[in-house]
Order: sequence, then structure tokens, then C-alpha cells
Amino acid sequence: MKTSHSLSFSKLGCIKGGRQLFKNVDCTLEAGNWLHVAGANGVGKTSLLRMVCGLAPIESGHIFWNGLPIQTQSENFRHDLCYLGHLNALQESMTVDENLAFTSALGGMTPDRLKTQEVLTQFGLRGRGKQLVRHLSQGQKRRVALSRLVLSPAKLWVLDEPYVAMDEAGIGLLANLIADHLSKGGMAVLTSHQRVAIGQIPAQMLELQAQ
Ligand SMILES: Nc1ncnc2c1ncn2[C@@H]1O[C@H](COP(=O)(O)OP(=O)(O)OP(=O)(O)O)[C@@H](O)[C@H]1O
Repeated sequence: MKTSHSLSFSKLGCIKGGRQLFKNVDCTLEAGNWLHVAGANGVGKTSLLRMVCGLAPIESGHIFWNGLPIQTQSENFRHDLCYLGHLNALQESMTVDENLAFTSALGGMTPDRLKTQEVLTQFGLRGRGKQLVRHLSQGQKRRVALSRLVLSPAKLWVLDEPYVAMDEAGIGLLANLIADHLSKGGMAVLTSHQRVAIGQIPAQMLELQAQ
């Protein structure tokens, strides 16, 4: 069932190291849709995503979630959000299962062993649950990180270069995962230097321009 979630940017601007990266960015994303944030290296894509996730302050303009500024509803918004940054944010000295259980606990959920096994199988990591993350390849680590999306109840997925280190099968898998998420009324914001196709759902493009 579709929900009425929405994410909006209004006159959003960002200054880093005394340099204006972007300004006056306006955009609205409704439930069931995805936003491709594009632009040259250093234009500010990661900075924008970090602002959306509350990891960097909003210097000018506003970010609204369901019509309200995100700062006024931090807890709600955090619950609705799942962020995957450049780094996988995995504990290298813990097993795959332990990492996923930790993610579930952080999201306020009881770790579900069966569901975890299902997700690992879906991501081509069957039988890897007891393996230490530091013994996985880069692509496998990325797959573990991405499998957290499936275990999260979040409506909004914010993904910074999710395809990095993924092979062709992994790229297809992630595209299907996002398409499925959108079909259930979810939303996704992602950056990628590659062209991205998510099923038949057209991208809403936000091309950041160097100032
Ligand atoms: N804390 C900071 N202090 C100073 N400058 C910063 C800081 N964080 C980012 N920058 C600068 O802001 C600019 C934008 O960085 P950002 O990572 O957002 O770009 P990007 O569009 O994601 O780039 P890429 O496509 O290369 O990943 C870069 O020039 C970067 O050096």
C-alpha cells in the first residue's frame, strides 16, 4: 500500500571549507519514487546526503520530511531513514551475523535469525553468517552492508555510491531490491557516477552544478 511520505529540499545550500558547493536546490520526492543525485566529483553530492541524514548541519534552506523540517522530528525521521555511506560501517572484527543483529538492535528490532539467513542467501552470502567481516572481499562487504536495507523498516533509503565494488549480479540485485522497496511505497535517494536503472521506474534527476 502506498503511503504519503515525502522528502523536500527548499533553497538548500551548502558551504564547505569556505566554498559554496551548491545553493537554492529545490526538489520534492514522493513515496514510490527515487532521486538520482548526480554531478561532477567534488560538487557536493555526499555533502547533500549527509545533510539529509542529519550528519552535517543545514547551512541554508530547509529539508522537510512529510512537510516538517527534519530537525523538529529527529527521532521519527531517524526511524524512517536508512543510510549507507561510502564506507560500509561494518565491525570488521565481528561476524556477518553479529553485524546484522547489531543493525537490527539499533533499529529497535529483535534480530530474526531466519530472516537474516534468507537475506544472506538473497545476497549470495549463504553460509557466510559465521565468518568475520574482515575475511570478506570488498564486494562481499558491500553486499552485507546492503543486506541491512532489507532488515530495516525504514521508508527512506539514502545510498551514497551503492554500486561501488559490486559485480554485475550485485548491481542487478540491488536494482531489484530498490524497485521492490519503491513498489511498497518506499523511497530512495542515491548518488552514482554510473547510469542507474531501477526497474521501469524513471529516475527523478538532481544534477548539482559547480558554483
Ligand atoms: N569538512 C570539510 N571541510 C572542508 N571541505 C570539505 C569538507 N567536506 C567536504 N569538503 C569538500 O567539499 C567538496 C564536496 O565534497 P563531496 O564529498 O560532497 O563531493 P561529491 O560530489 O560527493 O564528490 P565525489 O563525486 O568525488 O564523491 C569537496 O571539494 C570536498 O573536499
